[in-house]
Amino acid sequence: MSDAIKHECGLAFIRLRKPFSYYQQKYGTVFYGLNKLYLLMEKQHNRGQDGAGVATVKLNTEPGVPFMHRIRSAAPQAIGDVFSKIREEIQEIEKYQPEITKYPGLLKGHIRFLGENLMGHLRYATQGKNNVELCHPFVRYNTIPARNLAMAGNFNLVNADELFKFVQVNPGEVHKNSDLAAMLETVHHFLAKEDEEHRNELNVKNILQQAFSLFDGGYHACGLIGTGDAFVIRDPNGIRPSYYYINEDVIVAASERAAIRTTFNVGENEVLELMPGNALIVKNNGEYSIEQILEPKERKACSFERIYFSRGNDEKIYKERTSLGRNLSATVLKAIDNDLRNTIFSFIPNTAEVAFYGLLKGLEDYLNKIKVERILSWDKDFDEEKLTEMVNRRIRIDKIAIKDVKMRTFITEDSSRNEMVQHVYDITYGTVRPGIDSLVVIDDSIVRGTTLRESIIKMLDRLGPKRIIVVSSAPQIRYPDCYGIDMSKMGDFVAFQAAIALLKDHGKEHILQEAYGLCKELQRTNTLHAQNVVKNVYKPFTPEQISAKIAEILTPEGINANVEVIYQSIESLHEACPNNLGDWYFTGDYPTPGGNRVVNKAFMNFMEGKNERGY
Ligand SMILES: NC(=O)CC[C@H](N)C(=O)O
Repeated sequence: MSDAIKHECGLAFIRLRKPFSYYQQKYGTVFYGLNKLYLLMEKQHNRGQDGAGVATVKLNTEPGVPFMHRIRSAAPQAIGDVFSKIREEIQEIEKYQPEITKYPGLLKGHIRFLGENLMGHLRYATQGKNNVELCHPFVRYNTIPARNLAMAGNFNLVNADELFKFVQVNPGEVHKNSDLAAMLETVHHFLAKEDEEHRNELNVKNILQQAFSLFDGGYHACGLIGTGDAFVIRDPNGIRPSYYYINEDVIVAASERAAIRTTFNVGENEVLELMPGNALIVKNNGEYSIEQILEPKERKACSFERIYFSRGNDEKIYKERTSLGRNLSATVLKAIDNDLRNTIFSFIPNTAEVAFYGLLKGLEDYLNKIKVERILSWDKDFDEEKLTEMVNRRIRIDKIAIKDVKMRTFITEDSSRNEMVQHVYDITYGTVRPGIDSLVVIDDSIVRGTTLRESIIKMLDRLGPKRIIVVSSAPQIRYPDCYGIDMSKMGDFVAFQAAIALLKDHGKEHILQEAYGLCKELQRTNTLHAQNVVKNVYKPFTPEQISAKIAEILTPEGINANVEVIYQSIESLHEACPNNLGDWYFTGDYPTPGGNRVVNKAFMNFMEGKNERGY
């Protein structure tokens, strides 16, 4: 990934089903749950770089004893920071009472985070700032246990304002731009109502049905209630990923299957997917059920999870990323006129690496086919040398681009900035034959293209290739996301910039004004959700025309190589990732009504010169 595309949030939930003494005996530690939570979070470290947080709830505490605790950090190593604070607390107690670890019951009374229900979160903001106040979990404390609620999630809601109005809560300055605050308040609203009506008999399903039917967005959320009940829930389109695993000791949920597999050392099929619209509800007595909360809608699981966000060590994701690369091989071969002798293949570190292996496999298949054809065509007319030469033909691969550490802090004056920015990447010298070789580099997606233009392409050009072909394993990103990825400004998309440039070239700029006028009209009649007006901006052009313009935009001044860009087609994306057909950022087809509103709003912001998110 060359662009700093914003990462997703990650969620982790663990419910200990046995008393602490059990874990002490079986696993040799009373901190089994906290250790596993730490691992489950670290194994999802690829998600959420803004901060981390943990909340725990203790079961069966005496009245008056605090049972819900929360800790958060926005430090650079946030997970480590959170857990080192928890560890310090434990060490402090051990210092004065070295024997205490032998008495799990006592420990539970002394250590705040030693709860049976544990929730962890990694945040990358899609709303509000990225400060610690907005890190998850959020908590609502109350003297009545049933009205204590902690929540966290990987999600984005586009109707937070309406939710605040609905529950009649004034969120205040810190929370007014927080969809988590809106989510928490709404769930709390129905929780309090339920507590009023059915004290001691909380019906969690009922609460979730009332609250979540009001949410417009994509979500994978988790809640811990003061009674010891807990839930994990997924949106009806299955936009955000959600997995769970249950054995006799624990109930676990997380954003990624591989994280659960590694943390608990279990097989692929032991970890299950929480289906769209469903919730995993765990009662305070340890019983659990999977409940359908909302009617599932058309499955639109986010394809970006497969292309980029989730870790590639998941067995299915690895295969899918390989297919994404392989699917591109035919187009790439065509672009280089099958001239494998004079082409070097490489990838942008680090996430495009798996797609690169797939591309390579596709190229090898082609090369092997050619070898067989040639050898057969010789009939018997060959000697060892001729055959050896043929068999030894290979795809030329090299590690060309190297990612350097961030060096922004050092850069001060504007004049040297550009010079310095290009050094975000480095290159391997002596790989390319100047003026002879073409260079093909695969990246997983291109959002703004700034890093490609400012750094990578400039650097690659120093090697003297004839052509630089950038291959994107994702299709053109044309529209904002509003379900958990922080990418919601039209002007940020190089594909959108290309469409505008093409409109200018073709004297069709009036289309922009017309689209803006239409948005204004829809806004006036309160129907911004009815259609995606931005599709009109792309409509006059083929994807190839847009790609060619993007290549032009990505070409920095003063370089010698000819730059081209090849994108995955939407059809081959779907073929490679058949279970994740959510593709609104590529197609503009949003699965929820709020989507069209967001894209139209983002477009109006662009036209009005406002640099703000579209939701
Ligand atoms: N990436 C996410 O899931 C973000 C969660 C939530 N919308 C926030 O900004 O805190």
